[in-house]
Amino acid sequence: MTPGAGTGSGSLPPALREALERLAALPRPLVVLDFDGVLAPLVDDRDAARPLERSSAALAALAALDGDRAVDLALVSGRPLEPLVRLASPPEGTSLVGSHGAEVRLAGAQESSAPLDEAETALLADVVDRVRAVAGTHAGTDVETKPAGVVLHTRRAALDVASSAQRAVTDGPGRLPGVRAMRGKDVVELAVLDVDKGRSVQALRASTGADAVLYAGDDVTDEHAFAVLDPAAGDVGVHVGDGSTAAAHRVADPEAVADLLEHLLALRSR
Ligand SMILES: O=P(O)(O)OC[C@H]1O[C@H](O[C@H]2O[C@H](CO)[C@@H](O)[C@H](O)[C@H]2O)[C@H](O)[C@@H](O)[C@@H]1O
Repeated sequence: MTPGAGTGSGSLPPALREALERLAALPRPLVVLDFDGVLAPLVDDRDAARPLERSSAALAALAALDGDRAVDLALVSGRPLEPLVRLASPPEGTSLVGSHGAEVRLAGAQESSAPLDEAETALLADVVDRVRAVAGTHAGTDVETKPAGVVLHTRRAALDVASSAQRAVTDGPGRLPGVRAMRGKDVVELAVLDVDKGRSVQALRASTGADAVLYAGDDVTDEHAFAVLDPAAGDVGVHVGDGSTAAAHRVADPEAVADLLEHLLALRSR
């Protein structure tokens, strides 16, 4: 297969194609997508992550559907909103949730971010210092700061160094009262707010009045979102890649996500 060409809807498992047909037939479906590992292939340099062109084109076409064909779109990411918008370039009208739910910009509404109180601000500063200290003694690791959290990245570190660094963060600042530790793909994130993608999906469902939700995600943090889906009511959870999941469906990689979006577009356009 030509790289980037995809395999069309034939790459999608039959049960997923059937679930998409049911979703596309509903009056108001909501499509919620994770960014890294779903729209954008995972890369070493986090600032170089970009959505696949086919996925961006399909999203733009889905966003342009109107009247009784319209679809609500949302991105829900661990990324802060600013880099999410800069890297993903989502179509106008897409609802955006960043920092796992700490930052929210619903379509047609003002941005709302949960402000940190004084204690949370001090705690975050302390946690950032401690994570930076760990990174300073573990070659190949680096630190990403967020409005309500900090991430230790270990993708570029040797395996033993990566696991030692992750342990130092999880067992050190990760255990401070008020800190929430989340593991992801070659990352450990410490957040000072209690947010998760499941609550974000519920808020999006309520704000859009969706009949059913499609959610695609690849990481451990996406399991909170899969947990709030109800396949019996038409929701469709799609786990991207390997690993255990509560999602009812699975596809291999971001190329297959592009196939999925193109297939949904075709179903919704007929
Ligand atoms: O919720 P997501 O949109 O999937 O964001 C999750 C994290 O994505 C980023 O890290 C991941 O992608 C990087 C670029 O491909 C990769 O280098 C890293 O190993 C991955 O974990 C982002 O940097 C994090 O802040 C997000 O939480």
